[in-house]
Amino acid sequence: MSSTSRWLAGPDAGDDKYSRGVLAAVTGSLQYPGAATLAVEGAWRTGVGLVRLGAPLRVQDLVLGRRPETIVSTPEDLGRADAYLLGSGLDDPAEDEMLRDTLVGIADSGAPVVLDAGALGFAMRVRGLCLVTPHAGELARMLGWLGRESERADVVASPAEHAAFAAENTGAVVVLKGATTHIATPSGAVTSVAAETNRLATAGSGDVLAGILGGLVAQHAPDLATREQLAELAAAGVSLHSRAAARLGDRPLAALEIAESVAYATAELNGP
Ligand SMILES: NC(=O)C1=CN([C@@H]2O[C@H](COP(=O)(O)OP(=O)(O)OC[C@H]3O[C@@H](n4cnc5c(N)ncnc54)[C@H](OP(=O)(O)O)[C@@H]3O)[C@@H](O)[C@H]2O)[C@@H](O)CC1
Ligand SMILES: Nc1ncnc2c1ncn2[C@@H]1O[C@H](COP(=O)(O)OP(=O)(O)O)[C@@H](O)[C@H]1O
Repeated sequence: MSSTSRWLAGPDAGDDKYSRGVLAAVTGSLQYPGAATLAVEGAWRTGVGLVRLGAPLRVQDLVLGRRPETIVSTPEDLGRADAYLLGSGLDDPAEDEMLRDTLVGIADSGAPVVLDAGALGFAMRVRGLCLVTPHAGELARMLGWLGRESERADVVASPAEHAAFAAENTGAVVVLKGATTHIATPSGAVTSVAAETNRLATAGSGDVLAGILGGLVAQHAPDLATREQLAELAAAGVSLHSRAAARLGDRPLAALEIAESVAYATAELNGP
């Protein structure tokens, strides 16, 4: 079994929806409602057992219209999960005290967490395993919080080094997105995954990736012990995202199509 397909294996006869992993996502907002649909669709298509979504009512309705399998609630009433995805399409949680308290509670819970977009600021708070998924602009912002003032151009000029600095200084595994995605562990190791297609560069594509990573982390939460394993899982997720787009051919893509394609890409990467 390759290091990618290890993380993409399907269920066996003893499995049920709970043993296949429960992901709870706090994604989407009134400002960016669509990000929740993109992330939730990406997560379901990895084969996770159950996806819960905590979001405003309008966002819940949009996600249910697309994926009625999802169990929806407000963020405060999310319930138990094996892993959490926080942030894609989220307004700044600093503006919303109740949301911030909910995210702090999740960060303190010890469960593995994937942080994207508006929740990247929680990286230092997460007690369990933590994966963060910034693009270059977001990583520059994170580095500023860590006391290393940086511009997006600095990150683009030496992405692996900046990703490793952020990983070492937050304790999180950093997935720095781009045409080549650099995955850094706090010990300083960096794995780079070149995208199979530049068609991935479209709005919402990163939200789909966050959902994929959340889905995979939830499925493997019981056997994820180290940051090195988490980085290997992340590399598998990045490859899956890339294959999902590439298998659709060299044509313009919308992010939801990439999410839909993830299930078929899983089958391709797992081989015959
Ligand atoms: N359908 C949905 O719901 C979607 C929701 N989404 C959600 O939106 C939220 C914000 O995410 P975001 O990545 O767009 O914003 P932000 O982190 O500020 O980074 C901006 C970066 O872009 C660049 N940049 C800015 N303006 C530019 C310009 N005119 N032309 C070129 N470059 C420009 C800028 O670079 P800079 O200007 O700093 O050099 C910086 O690097 C987030 O929650 C996400 O999940 C998205 O996924 C989309 C689909
Ligand atoms: N030129 C490119 N070629 C291939 N993949 C890219 C390119 N630019 C961005 N990507 C990928 O597309 C996704 C964009 O994510 P992100 O920047 O968060 O956008 P959004 O917030 O719109 O979802 C990431 O997975 C990134 O690795």
